[in-house]
Amino acid sequence: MIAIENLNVLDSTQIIIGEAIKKLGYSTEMYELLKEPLRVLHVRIPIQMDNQKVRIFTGYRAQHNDSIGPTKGGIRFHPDVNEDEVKALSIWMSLKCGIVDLPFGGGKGGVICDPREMSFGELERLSRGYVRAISQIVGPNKDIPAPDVMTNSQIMAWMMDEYSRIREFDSPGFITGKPIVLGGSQGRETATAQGVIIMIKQALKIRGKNLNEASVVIQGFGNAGSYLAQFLHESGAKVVGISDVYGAIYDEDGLDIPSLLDRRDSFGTVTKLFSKTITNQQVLEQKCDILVPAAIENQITQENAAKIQAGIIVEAANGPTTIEATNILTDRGVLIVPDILANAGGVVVSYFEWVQNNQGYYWSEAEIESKLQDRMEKAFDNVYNVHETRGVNMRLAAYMVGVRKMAEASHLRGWI
Ligand SMILES: NC(=O)C1=CN([C@@H]2O[C@H](COP(=O)(O)OP(=O)(O)OC[C@H]3O[C@@H](n4cnc5c(N)ncnc54)[C@H](O)[C@@H]3O)[C@@H](O)[C@H]2O)C=CC1
Ligand SMILES: O=C(O)CCC(=O)C(=O)O
Repeated sequence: MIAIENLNVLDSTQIIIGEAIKKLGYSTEMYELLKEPLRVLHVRIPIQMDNQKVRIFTGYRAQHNDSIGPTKGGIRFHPDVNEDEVKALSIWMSLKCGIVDLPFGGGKGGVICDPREMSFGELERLSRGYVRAISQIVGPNKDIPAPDVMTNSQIMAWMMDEYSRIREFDSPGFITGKPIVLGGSQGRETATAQGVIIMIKQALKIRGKNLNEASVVIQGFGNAGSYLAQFLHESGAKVVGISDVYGAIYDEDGLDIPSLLDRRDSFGTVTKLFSKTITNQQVLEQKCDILVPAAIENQITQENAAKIQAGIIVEAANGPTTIEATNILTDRGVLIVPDILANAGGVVVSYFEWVQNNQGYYWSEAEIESKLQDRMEKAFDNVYNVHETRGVNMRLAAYMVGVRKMAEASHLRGWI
């Protein structure tokens, strides 16, 4: 009988970090340092709802390791947010920043809530309340938040305004993913998807295939998934399946992406408009060349890994594939571009946004795109090279590349 899989993402992250640290020859003390964030703040945020009742929301901000520089990472508004998830997400941010060589450690935040059931006013009060609650541990040189699941540039704008009021000076560098007029960067809105498409092209090159011959299934149609669908469609690839939290649609002849993009709502939902849908699990198992999970964690598990038909998986989402599934897929010869490499385009352009805020001088979209492409291609080559030369799977290779600089910096600071 197959053992039931442990779906706790902090546990699985710690297992892989442990393996990476061992392979690189670091001590067990280094593992003890890096297996958990240095700091986790648990906050309770009282918010007056539109019905005049007060509701207390729970939130977190985790800061994994600041040996290289300030911590950096998004804020998630989602009903399933929990402390272990936020901790794991902060560790992934550290690894991601290591892979694309940014002067940051990892941070991540989350609030347990469902923005789909909240008014604009309630969301604004919650966003401001969260910033007040975490204001002592964040800042442009301490910990710099950004968008993640169900947060967006409007929420970043409210948060930046609240932080600037608390500090009594304009602080655009406190947060990234802002609207352009408030110091946002060209290309941040689309950066995660841009990075993913660069990774898809690298993976196809290894497999000797062209993008315009490829069929793609994307799970999730929000910021990452929908822009990716648009870019793939514009590049001549065939997007055959997409999904949102309510279900999925699939057509092996290709979906009408422009029409789906027109009809999606601000939470990345569109499938409710269709009478014939399949489930989110079914869409993963449909025929395609490339599968892009772009929604949430634990979507590809030991239950469905053997049924995946794609030959390449590029993880736009954080943590979509379990350790067991990674092993099954790797044994089957599926090329996995792991999350901490594949979706790093978002934090790369966030870094560019922070640099532009600090210098007060802004770059063009073409400059951002070319800088992003350079970093992502280099990162892919580094990870692929470790995968080949050390004979480890792509996920472990990415962890090894991601953890190295942070371990070195922690050592040189005299922490270990
Ligand atoms: N937005 C960004 O810049 C970055 C996002 N990511 C990751 O990409 C993934 C998606 O993030 P965004 O596109 O920003 O979020 P989003 O909130 O814009 O979109 C999320 C999408 O996933 C779907 N979804 C939500 N819960 C689901 C569930 N239980 N089952 C199936 N589908 C579900 C939603 O309907 C929506 O289509 C997340 O894992 C996030 O951490 C990673 C790097 C950067
Ligand atoms: O843009 C950023 O700083 C971080 C984005 C993020 O949360 C992620 O990469 O998971």
